[in-house]
Amino acid sequence: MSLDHLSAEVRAEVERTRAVVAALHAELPRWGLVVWTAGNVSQRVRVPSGDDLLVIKPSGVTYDELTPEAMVVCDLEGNLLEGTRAPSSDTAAHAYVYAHMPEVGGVVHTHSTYATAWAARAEPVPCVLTMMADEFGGDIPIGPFALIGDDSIGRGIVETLRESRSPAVLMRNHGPFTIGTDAKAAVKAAVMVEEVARTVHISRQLGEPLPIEAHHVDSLYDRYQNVYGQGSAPTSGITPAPTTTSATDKEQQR
Ligand SMILES: O=C(CO)[C@@H](O)[C@H](O)COP(=O)(O)O
Repeated sequence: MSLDHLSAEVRAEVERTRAVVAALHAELPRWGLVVWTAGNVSQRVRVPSGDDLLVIKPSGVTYDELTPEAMVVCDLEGNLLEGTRAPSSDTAAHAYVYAHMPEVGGVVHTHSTYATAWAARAEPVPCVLTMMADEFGGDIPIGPFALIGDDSIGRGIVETLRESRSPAVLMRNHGPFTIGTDAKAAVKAAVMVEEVARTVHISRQLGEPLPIEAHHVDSLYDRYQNVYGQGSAPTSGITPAPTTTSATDKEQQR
């Protein structure tokens, strides 16, 4: 397969995305989110026909080798379209997310230590920090156990995140998957999920962390997502689905 049938504009966008995704892979070891080759970043390439593509790293290649040319290009069924090496083993999961969440433009997976420790216990990280309310809009949820290789992980991610404002899900016994409007936003969510998982873990060593009232969670989330920064901060930017139950709604239902 090749991308020859695509327009020059789309092929140029693929080249630009290769550079973005390669550079963002270097952020994973820089922020201490991965060991060896254990994590991956992808970004969607929108194609006018609707047959979008994704750019992701090849499987099992060390981070210092991940140049733009080393990236591979797949369709949203996970088929390799361009590249000489096997795509990341999590490609099917990334592809499923793009296929079922059109608003998502970037996906990241790591096995970062503290977030994965919560995933191993299948315990959501409770929203006890303003930083969590800002970025995640509530607890960081747990997704189901799923084996690698087919779309089970992708289904678990989508089912879990559709019920939440969080751009991060901790897949049970596995680790965090994060989403964003682009790969940079998803990398930011991966950095934040590890940070808050670590802080809440440490806090629990000291005693029981105090929850934040639901209306304060809503207020913090709204400010951070819509007002914070210079207007282009890489918040997740994902608009929650209408079915999402806000923290205030949940509080009122009690
Ligand atoms: O969980 C797994 C494999 O068990 C993966 O997340 C790897 O840790 C990274 O795989 P590649 O992206 O290098 O295929």
